[in-house]
Amino acid sequence: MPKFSIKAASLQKKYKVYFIILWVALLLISLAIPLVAGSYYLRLVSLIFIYIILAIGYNISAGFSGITSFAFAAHFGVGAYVSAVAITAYNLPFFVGLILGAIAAAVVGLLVSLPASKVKHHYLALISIGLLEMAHRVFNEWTWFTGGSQGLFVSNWTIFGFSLDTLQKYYFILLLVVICIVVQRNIVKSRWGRDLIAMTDNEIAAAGVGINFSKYRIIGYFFSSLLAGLAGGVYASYSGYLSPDTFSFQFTVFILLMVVLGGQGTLSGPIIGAIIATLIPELFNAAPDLKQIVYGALLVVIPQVLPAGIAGTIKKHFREIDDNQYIMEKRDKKAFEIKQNVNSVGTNSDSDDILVIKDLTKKFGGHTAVENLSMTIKRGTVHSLIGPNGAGKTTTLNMITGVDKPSAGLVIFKDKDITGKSIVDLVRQGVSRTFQHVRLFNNLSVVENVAMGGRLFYSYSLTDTMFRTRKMRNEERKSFYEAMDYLDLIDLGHQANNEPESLSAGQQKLLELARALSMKPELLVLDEPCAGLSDTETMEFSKLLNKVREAGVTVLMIEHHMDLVMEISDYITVLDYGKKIAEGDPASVNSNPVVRNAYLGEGAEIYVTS
Ligand SMILES: Nc1ncnc2c1ncn2[C@@H]1O[C@H](COP(=O)(O)OP(=O)(O)OP(=O)(O)O)[C@@H](O)[C@H]1O
Repeated sequence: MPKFSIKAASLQKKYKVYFIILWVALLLISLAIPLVAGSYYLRLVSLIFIYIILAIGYNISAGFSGITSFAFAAHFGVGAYVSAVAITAYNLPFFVGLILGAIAAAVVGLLVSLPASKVKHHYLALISIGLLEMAHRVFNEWTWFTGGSQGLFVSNWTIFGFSLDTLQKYYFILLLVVICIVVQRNIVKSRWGRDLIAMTDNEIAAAGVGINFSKYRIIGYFFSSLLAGLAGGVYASYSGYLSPDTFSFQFTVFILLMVVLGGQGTLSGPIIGAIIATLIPELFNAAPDLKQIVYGALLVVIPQVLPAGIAGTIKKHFREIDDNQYIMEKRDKKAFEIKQNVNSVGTNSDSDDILVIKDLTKKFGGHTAVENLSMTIKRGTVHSLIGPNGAGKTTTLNMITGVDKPSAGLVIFKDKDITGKSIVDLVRQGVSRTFQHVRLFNNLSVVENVAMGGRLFYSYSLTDTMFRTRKMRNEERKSFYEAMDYLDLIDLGHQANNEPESLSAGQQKLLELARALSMKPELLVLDEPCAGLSDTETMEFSKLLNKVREAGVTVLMIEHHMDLVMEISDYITVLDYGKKIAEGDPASVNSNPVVRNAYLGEGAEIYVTS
């Protein structure tokens, strides 16, 4: 293993120990607070704990799922009222009230996320503002349920017949917070967490590794509103009184501030944010009206001076500890062959023709980008698609891989009609691709980017994730070892822990290729894989492509490096103005006058053999 990795691994271990000490110290301090704090401060810290649960909920939505919602005060309020009414009016046990409150908030969350999964981001924000306004009205006007503007008194907090005092309530809430922090951590450090980060980073690339991001958004928002409802339920019983004014837009500003200030998309951000934002009003006891002005001002200033929030900024300096725990461990370095890693399970067709397209057409408004294109790709070959700029090559690949829907025509893959199927469907059937403009997940490390390709082969469940079962840890370890093998293949093993943005343009292209390969495709679709590669990297790429072909993977490729195309292709199709103008083996295409004319004008050669 290169020295860099060893150094990174030892740093990871060192930082990890520091962070474990820090977490244990925080827990001990939290346990000891009641010994020194009076009842006022005990209540204040309990409130901070409740807000930490709420902020974790909002962080899963805004930080990890990329959903900016202004409705969290409403989810918190729904959880609070439903739980309070269940306990007070229906005499249900405290735990039942808590669960009902959380579920009610999550169901309201579905009302926001279901339409939002179909519309663009800013519409979701609008929908959430509408919901907040509605909820506020309901809390105020639905008097028989909420007590209206008079508020609602909540019965004393009892568990199994025992009425809890302030101290017992404190420890109960602390226990809930610890559970929420551990669950958040376990989810984020798993395939689910990486999926959420990936889809927030780049939706098309996320779909390209098989993530159904609409579904994920709905599930992510469901969980976050569930946590907000849980926090609301605890708040109701803790405070003993609910007023509709608590769940206003101002409270939403407070929730936003907690997460933005702490650092959205980080694990400790909600904790830091909840502590600071709850303590701010303590500074303004003499002039409470100033509190809202300070919150607003902080929301304006923080994104500009500290865009990653406090935890995000600290995290940048300790990046090594944050991920890739499995590559810290010693790996058995064995010879790695793409061949052994090709997925033949999905191969249910004996046909030599892996992909057939018939009369494929794509119109953008009045412009026909591809017209009546038919071609056949033979299994196990490298098939290149060439043509001048704007000829319709990328559009063709987009239709084949489910990024664009064809206006007419058929796409048959392994004897099955896949016309118009989504990219997520095709990935599962054995098609993977790279993009003309590289699409990486910049908030994941280099090795995690490759591991994203292997996500198709995970089988551990959400329950495995929450409890970090042996099954989960084994699958994660296997996946990261394999991702490292792919990185070694493209000579980027020593960069495993780095951010993709720190790589050169050529290395980023290779990384995207490694990710596509780790999906073990039967058909690998490459859009200008050598754009940005140096001459040496292009030569390495050509060797790699030969290994891919030897492994039995079929390659469909757009490429402008004609020497590479002529050297490596088994077959070439040439497009011009959206139509096929020639096809054949490299020699016949190279000598075809129509092709030469299309490329460089009458009499020119597109490739001169040396
Ligand atoms: N989403 C779109 N909306 C409108 N027109 C589009 C769209 N995508 C592509 N086109 C047009 O379709 C034509 C074919 O574009 P395409 O990107 O497929 O060409 P290409 O052969 O891949 O070109 P290049 O080699 O420059 O990438 C171009 O005229 C382009 O402007």
